Amino acid sequence: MIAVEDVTVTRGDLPVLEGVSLSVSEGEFVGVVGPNGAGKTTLLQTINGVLTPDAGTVTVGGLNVHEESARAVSRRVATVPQEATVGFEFSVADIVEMGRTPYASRFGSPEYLTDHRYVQRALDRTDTAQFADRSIREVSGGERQRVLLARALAQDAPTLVLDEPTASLDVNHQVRTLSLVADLVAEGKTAIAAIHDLDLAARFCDRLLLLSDGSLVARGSPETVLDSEYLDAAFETTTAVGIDPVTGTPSVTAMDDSCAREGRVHVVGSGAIGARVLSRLHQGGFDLTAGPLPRGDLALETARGRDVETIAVRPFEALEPATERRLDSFVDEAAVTVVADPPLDPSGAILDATTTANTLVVVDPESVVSPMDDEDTAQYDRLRERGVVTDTKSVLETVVTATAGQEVSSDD
Ligand SMILES: Nc1ncnc2c1ncn2[C@@H]1O[C@H](COP(=O)(O)OP(=O)(O)OP(=O)(O)O)[C@@H](O)[C@H]1O
Repeated sequence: MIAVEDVTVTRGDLPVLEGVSLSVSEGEFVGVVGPNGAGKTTLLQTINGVLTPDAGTVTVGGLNVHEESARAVSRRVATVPQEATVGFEFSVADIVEMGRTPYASRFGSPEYLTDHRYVQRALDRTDTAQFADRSIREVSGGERQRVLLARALAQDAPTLVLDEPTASLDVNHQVRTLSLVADLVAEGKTAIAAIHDLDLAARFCDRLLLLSDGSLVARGSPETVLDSEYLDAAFETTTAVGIDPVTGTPSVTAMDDSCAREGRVHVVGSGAIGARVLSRLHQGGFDLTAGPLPRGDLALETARGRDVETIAVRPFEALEPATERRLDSFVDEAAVTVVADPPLDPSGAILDATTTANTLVVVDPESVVSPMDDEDTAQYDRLRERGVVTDTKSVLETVVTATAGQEVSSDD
C-alpha cells in the first residue's frame, strides 16, 4: 500500500507539489492524469524515493521510502521511468537482469543472476524475449519502453510506479501493456501510473487522480474524475466526455473552441469503428444522420441510443431503390460525409452515393478491423483519393476543420 501524506516538493525555487495526500491500496491500479507540468513525474519520483519532499511523508508497505536504503526501497518499489538513456552496450537481457540487483548478495553470491525464472518471465510477459540478445541501443523507443517494464517486472517488487508507460507504444502495445499491469494488480500488486491518454486511463485504472498545478483537484472512479467541469479547468480547454461504445468506459475529446459546430454530418460506418466515429461526432455536438446500417449492428445501436436519424437495412442485401434515394438525400444535405468501415454492399450503391458528397472524410482502413479483401482495398483506395483521410482518434478534429473550411468558402 502507498500512503502519501501532506507532501510538498520544491524544484528549483518553485513549489511543484503542495500539500498532496493520497493512498493506493494493495491490489489497486491508480492512474495519475493531468496537464503537462502538473507535477505527475515529481509525484511519482517522490513515491519511489528519488525525490525527497520538503514536507510530508511517503510510506510504501509501511516503510518510509525517504528513510530507508535504496536497496530496501527497490525491493518494495519497481519503477518504469518516463525516459531512460542507457549509455553502455548492454543487451536487452542484461538490462532486464538488472531488475534482480536488489536481491544480489553483497559478497558476491551470484544466485540472483542465475535465477533466470524472473527474467525469462518478465521478457515473455512484455513481448521482449524476441530481441533479448540485441543491444539496448538497437531497439526502437517503444521496444525500449517495454524492456524497462520487463526490468521492473524482474524486480518482482509488490509496488509498481510507472511514468507514462505507454507514451511511445503503438496502439496494440499500449493496450497490452496496460492490461498486463491490470493483470499484475489482479495478482496482488499495487500500481500507480501517470497516463496522458485519458481514455486508456479510464479503461484500465480502478481509480484516477487528477493533478493540476501541483494539487489533486479530483479523485475517484474514472466516471467521477473524467468530468468536463474538472477537465476543462485542469487542461484549460473545452472537453466533451462520452462513453466509448466498444469498451463502455469514459472517452474524452478535446474541442477546438474556434470552430463552430455547424452543418450536418452523415456517417456511413458500421461495427465498432462506425460506432466510435458516431460517438465522437455526437460528443462533439454535430447534428448527425447515419446509414445504411444492418440491423443488429453496434453502430446502429449507438446511433439510435443518441437519437440519430438512421437508415436501417437487412444485412448483406442490395439496397432498395427507396433506401438509395434516402441515402442520396442524407449525403446531399450533409456538409460532410464520413466513411468508416462501411457495411457490406453487394450493389455498390453506398460508394456511388458518396461520389456526390460535399466533403468526403475517409477513416483510414488501418484502423478498420473487419477483414479486407482485394476489392475492399481497391474501393478504399478510390475513396482515399477523393476524400480527406483521417483515423478514428482524430475524426472529430478533421470534421470540425472540414466544416469550418466550408463556412469560410460559403462566406466568400
Ligand atoms: N529538475 C527540475 N528543476 C526545476 N524544475 C523542474 C525540474 N523538473 C521539473 N520541474 C518543473 O516542475 C513542474 C512539474 O514537472 P513534472 O515533470 O513533475 O510534470 P508532469 O506533470 O510530469 O509533466 P509532463 O506531463 O509534461 O510529463 C514543471 O513546472 C517543471 O518545469
